[in-house]
Amino acid sequence: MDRDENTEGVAADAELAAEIMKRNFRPSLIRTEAWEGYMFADIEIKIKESREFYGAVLWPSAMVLCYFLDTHRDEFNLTDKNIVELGAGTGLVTIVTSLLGAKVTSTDLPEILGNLRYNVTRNTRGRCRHEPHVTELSWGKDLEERFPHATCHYDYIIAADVVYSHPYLHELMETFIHLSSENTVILWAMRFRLDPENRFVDTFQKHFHLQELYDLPSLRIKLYSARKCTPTQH
Ligand SMILES: C[S@@+](CC[C@H](N)C(=O)[O-])C[C@H]1O[C@@H](n2cnc3c(N)ncnc32)[C@H](O)[C@@H]1O
Repeated sequence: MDRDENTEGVAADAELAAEIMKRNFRPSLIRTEAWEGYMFADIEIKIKESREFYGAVLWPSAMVLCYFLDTHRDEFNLTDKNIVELGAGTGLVTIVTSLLGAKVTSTDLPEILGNLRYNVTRNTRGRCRHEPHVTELSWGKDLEERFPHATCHYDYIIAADVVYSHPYLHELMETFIHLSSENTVILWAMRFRLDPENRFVDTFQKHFHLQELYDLPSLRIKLYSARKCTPTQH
């Protein structure tokens, strides 16, 4: 790559990152109300965060994933598609995918579900083709009992910022593998912080074909799509 191309690439990254982060964020003007507004799927989505838990805070990867889905509606038509979200946090991605017509199962740890359910209900009630379902999914735990292969078929698994230095990376991988079938597409926005993220991507590629949809170095975020490798492709 020559210097001009590199300069163009850096400028394009900065422009897209700024558009995703600024265009869609509307700080609440009434400070007594504990929510922030985000513009996706043609409406303002009101998100309440809770400082008590990591997962009840909105992370930039969620905005990147929402922006991508909102601006690629033809290529990724979500109408009536079955989606499961892992580590849904505040629920922004669940809300946007539900507003775009999908049947969404929104999951996280038990302590996150109260705030998640509040945001999801507040923003989707009466506005969606399919009411989203919020439920516990602790990675690696009771997967076949709670999400049996025979009945749970997902068109998409979506996840934003679920890979970082936590002790459940093996269980997270197991969960991706358990929930995906041959036709499932994983859409996964990932913020790179330390080495464990890189190692997770390497291991992930042993099980899934990975395609990079966005690379935003200024945010240290990549957006991937992935499909399970069939046995002969290993
Ligand atoms: C960095 S936050 C990202 C939240 C949200 N996806 C976003 O981008 O705003 C990581 C999420 O993973 C969830 N999480 C962490 N460990 C988990 C586990 N063992 N099982 C299920 N969810 C987990 C957290 O509760 C949190 O919602």
